[in-house]
Amino acid sequence: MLMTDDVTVTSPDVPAQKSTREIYLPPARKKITGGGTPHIVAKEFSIYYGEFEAVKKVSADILSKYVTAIIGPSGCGKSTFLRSINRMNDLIPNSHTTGSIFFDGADIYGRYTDEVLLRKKVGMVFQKPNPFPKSIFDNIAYGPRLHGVNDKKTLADIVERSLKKAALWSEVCDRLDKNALGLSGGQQQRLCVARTLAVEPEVLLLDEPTSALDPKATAKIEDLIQELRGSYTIMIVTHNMQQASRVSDYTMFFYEGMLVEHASTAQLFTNPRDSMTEDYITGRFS
Ligand SMILES: Nc1ncnc2c1ncn2[C@@H]1O[C@H](COP(=O)(O)OP(=O)(O)OP(=O)(O)O)[C@@H](O)[C@H]1O
Repeated sequence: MLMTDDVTVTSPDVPAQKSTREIYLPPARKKITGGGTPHIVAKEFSIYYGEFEAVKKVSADILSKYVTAIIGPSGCGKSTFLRSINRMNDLIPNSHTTGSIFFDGADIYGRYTDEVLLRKKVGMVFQKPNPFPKSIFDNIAYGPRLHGVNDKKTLADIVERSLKKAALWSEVCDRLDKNALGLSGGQQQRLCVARTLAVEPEVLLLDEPTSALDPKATAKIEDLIQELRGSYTIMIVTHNMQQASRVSDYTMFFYEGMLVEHASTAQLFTNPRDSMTEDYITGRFS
């Protein structure tokens, strides 16, 4: 049976094994004020590549200012679903959607949706850090300039504020004119978060943001997610279930394009409703 509180001791000298419940028990988190309303709402939402239905009739409410993790085996549609929220899939020829998905009540795939504005409000950070081959300053100022901000002092303020929010300011404030490609992988990823924050998004989509990072850099990104939680609606795709349980309030489990279970992270990892979720989180398949 899943999640027993039993502790197995194999010999007097061997420390007790942790039960699955202990391993996945979410840590205490700061209380969120003013969040919890549906920010992104999917209704019978499907995404196709040609004839292939990669995401199947998903209905879900993603709550504002909380962190939602998306987990599931490789190829189950996690990234496809995430990318649909700021219409990154539009760039893939032959892809189309059915059903609906709303952001702040507006149909993301509606005829009048301005994709540039949508991507400003719904920022994305990818698996591999992808800074522009420009100075640290110009990386962060890029988005605001694109949206018409040219005043030097305003840009300098935005750069400082964004780097501070991304917990990178103290490490780079004396070399803002240096090429961002000279930063470490972990610093580059926080720079990418800062670049996204610079245009004041409401939602952050993180697609396996730590899979290319070492454990120390991973811990910094996880700490950063906790800092940003409560100010932004955050969705994170991760293969690492311990990471999902550490950083998220809610978890969605996908399997073969279907949303099998969507619940509070504590419930999903300690008392899943669906036997498939149980099998996945206990490692019976991957
Ligand atoms: N551009 C594409 N063209 C055709 N099929 C695609 C395309 N991108 C993804 N797919 C298919 O859609 C399905 C879902 O892929 P997706 O990348 O969303 O899964 P995932 O759960 O994020 O996988 P992983 O964990 O391996 O990144 C897979 O079967 C994949 O092969």
